[in-house]
Amino acid sequence: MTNGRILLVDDEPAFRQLAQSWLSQSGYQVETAADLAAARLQLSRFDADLILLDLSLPPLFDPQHTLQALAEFSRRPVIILTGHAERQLALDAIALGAWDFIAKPVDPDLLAVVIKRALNKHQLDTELQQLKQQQQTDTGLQRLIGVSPAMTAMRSLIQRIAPTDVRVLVTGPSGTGKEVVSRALHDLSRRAGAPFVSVHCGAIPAELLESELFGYVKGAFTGADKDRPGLLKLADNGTLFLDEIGEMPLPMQVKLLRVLQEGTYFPVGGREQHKIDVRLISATNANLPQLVQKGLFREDLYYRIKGITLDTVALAERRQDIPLLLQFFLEQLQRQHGQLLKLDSTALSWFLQRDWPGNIRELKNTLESVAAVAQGGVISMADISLLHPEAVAAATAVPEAVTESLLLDPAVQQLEIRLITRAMQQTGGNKTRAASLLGLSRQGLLKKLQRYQLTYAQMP
Ligand SMILES: Nc1ncnc2c1ncn2[C@@H]1O[C@H](COP(=O)(O)OP(=O)(O)OP(=O)(O)O)[C@@H](O)[C@H]1O
Repeated sequence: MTNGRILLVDDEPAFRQLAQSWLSQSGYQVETAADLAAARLQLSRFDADLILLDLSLPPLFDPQHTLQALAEFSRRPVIILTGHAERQLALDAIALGAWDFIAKPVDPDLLAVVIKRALNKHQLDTELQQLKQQQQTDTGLQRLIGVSPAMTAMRSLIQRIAPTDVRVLVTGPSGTGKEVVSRALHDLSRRAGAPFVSVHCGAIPAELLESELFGYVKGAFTGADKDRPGLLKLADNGTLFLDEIGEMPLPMQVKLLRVLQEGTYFPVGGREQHKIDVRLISATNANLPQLVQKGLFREDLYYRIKGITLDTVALAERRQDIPLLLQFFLEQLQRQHGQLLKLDSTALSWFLQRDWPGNIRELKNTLESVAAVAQGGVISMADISLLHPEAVAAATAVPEAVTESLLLDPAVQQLEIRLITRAMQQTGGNKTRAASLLGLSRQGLLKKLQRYQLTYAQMP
């Protein structure tokens, strides 16, 4: 096994030979090149982890010329080899992205230390990058658990709508995942790098909502001792999520309407008009048309925010998602508690048979509370009945084989969705390459994309 691949670019044959021999003895795989053209050729077939680069190279022997080429190489660490007279140049090289420089004549021990540090740091950077990427993909669709037809259709709609700037209204009973859906829309949009700002319209007192949203200027009211930007400003270029929009007071609805029509607003007490570029996603568990009829919600605002409506469905209407959700939340709890956690078969059957009027939020909270009282990593009916005394009579055990098969099928489907999503994202939507990453035939991948109604635009 090699400690890493190094490309040495230097015009002196004797130095190339010597350095190659030192580095090979330290376990590196080394290729050499005498000038920039040869270096480019080497890199097309030898994927170096690090480059050692002399600045004075034929045919021009012009260090500035070599410096200009640095950007091409700096995806990997570049260590500059210099004569003493070139110190300033070496510093310029660092400013241009080189990792370090070493003066000639080169001390083999120093060279070894510098190379090792550079490679370690480079590896950490790469791993960090991968983790960030992974986290990004994990924040979108993959947090949306469920393989019921309702969830499959929702996932497919989210993928289609997310890249557009269309306004979305998410409706559905409390705790059914309206915020999770809204976040997925944001994560998959071109605004994903900008903030997702969530405002609970019912939780902020009416008289504060305007200054919270629009901000205020110094002197706008007692206590306003300096300018303060509002949540709208924080959401600029990103997504503004107005949760429970049905609870927004009527005077505020008028002001929001103006923002949506004109893309501008005035901070409280301010005369300067501010421009804003946000995508609006609203959510409600109220029946907005009914509120419009009762005069509690402005009809013009309703049509402005409506755009496309997505309905989240009560958990009782998609019971096949319960095992998966349980598994997902158990894994989260396991990570928090640092110990394995499982439901015994009677406890699992109790969870599967309940109606969950509070939907996913209730399921999650219940699981969390019984996990907190359970001992030894197994949640049993005894734990559940401590918190839900009515539970014992209702519980019936399901044979282990049945509970396992109940869990297995949806879990496999969810895993497939996850892996396919990741492969499609990694390959920029190229189905042939994604299929090969997944070890599937192209046809096999197409079938699965269709089955889960997953759509991905091919990137240019
Ligand atoms: N499909 C899902 N996959 C995983 N977790 C979910 C899903 N849907 C909801 N949850 C979880 O359930 C809880 C409630 O979800 P969320 O807050 O999105 O519901 P909501 O419909 O917006 O509720 P409310 O109307 O009360 O604001 C959250 O902890 C959320 O992470």
